[in-house]
Amino acid sequence: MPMSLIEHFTAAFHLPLPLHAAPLVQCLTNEISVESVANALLAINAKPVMADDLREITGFMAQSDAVLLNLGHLSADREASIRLASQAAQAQQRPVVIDLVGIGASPIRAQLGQQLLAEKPMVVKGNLGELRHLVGLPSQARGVDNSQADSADLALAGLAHRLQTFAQAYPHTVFLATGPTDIVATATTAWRLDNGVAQLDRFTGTGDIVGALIAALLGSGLAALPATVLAVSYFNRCGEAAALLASKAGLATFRLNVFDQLSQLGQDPEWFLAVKGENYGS
Ligand SMILES: Nc1ncnc2c1ncn2[C@@H]1O[C@H](COP(=O)(O)OP(=O)(O)O)[C@@H](O)[C@H]1O
Ligand SMILES: Cc1ncsc1CCOP(=O)(O)O
Ligand SMILES: [Mg+2]
Repeated sequence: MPMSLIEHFTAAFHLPLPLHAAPLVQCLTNEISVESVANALLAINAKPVMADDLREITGFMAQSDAVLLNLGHLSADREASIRLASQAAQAQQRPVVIDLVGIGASPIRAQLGQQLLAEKPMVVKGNLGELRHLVGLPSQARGVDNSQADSADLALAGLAHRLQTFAQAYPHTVFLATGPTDIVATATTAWRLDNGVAQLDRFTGTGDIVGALIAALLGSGLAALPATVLAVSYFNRCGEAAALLASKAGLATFRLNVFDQLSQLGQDPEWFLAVKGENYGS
């Protein structure tokens, strides 16, 4: 009988949240969600620093425990900073999370994302549409959001398989595709994760926040696969708890409840018992 998701990642699910040791996460991210990303990191007791000036990259890198490189709002200067941060992180052996925001809608982002892969990031993420683009699968996604068609079971299985094949060339990297169901894949395994609520697709920055949470967990010393599974599962369970609290309220209230839950849900020692998912091999 194959191990369940909770059994397989039990050590990660028992990691105290909010974190005891406050990892410093250097974030080169987009202006649309930068404040949400910073506050989500603080909510789990990580320490964000949003520093993307070319002259500061290596100095902050030396002080950081992990790095988030988010392609959501590029400029020539931002691209230069992201490239330098990726090289500096590799040189200083800092864990890196790349968020491939909008690569399906922009050849500039797609090319940059592809080139960043060569510097051995620990985690490369995006939504289903963005990761489908990365591995050469068609998608009806528009802009930076998912399309419904990409989350059908057959499409999910196809993406999981293609990501595992793609990952053969990147054995150091975990790939995460988010959506109504999430796919986590490496060169040797693939999992589907089935938590969360539809409202998580209704306020901007939720994928950006997941990328930051992964970086914080990497900075706490967790390996890439458990860090990715834990970050997505915890965030989505926060979304579920927030939806229960705001069943009649609007999206602004739901969003605030998600942030409340980020700092509170981990105090329930059994928060992870409702985590759902399975291995694609099983
Ligand atoms: N319809 C949905 N049902 C449940 N969870 C969702 C849904 N849409 C997104 N999520 C969750 O919200 C987070 C952000 O995912 P997504 O919206 O795909 O990223 P992005 O904001 O980058 O497009 C992920 O943890 C994902 O599992
Ligand atoms: C709307 C938008 N435009 C460029 S970045 C961004 C935010 C994207 O955040 P997420 O990928 O978490 O939805
Ligand atoms: Mg995104």
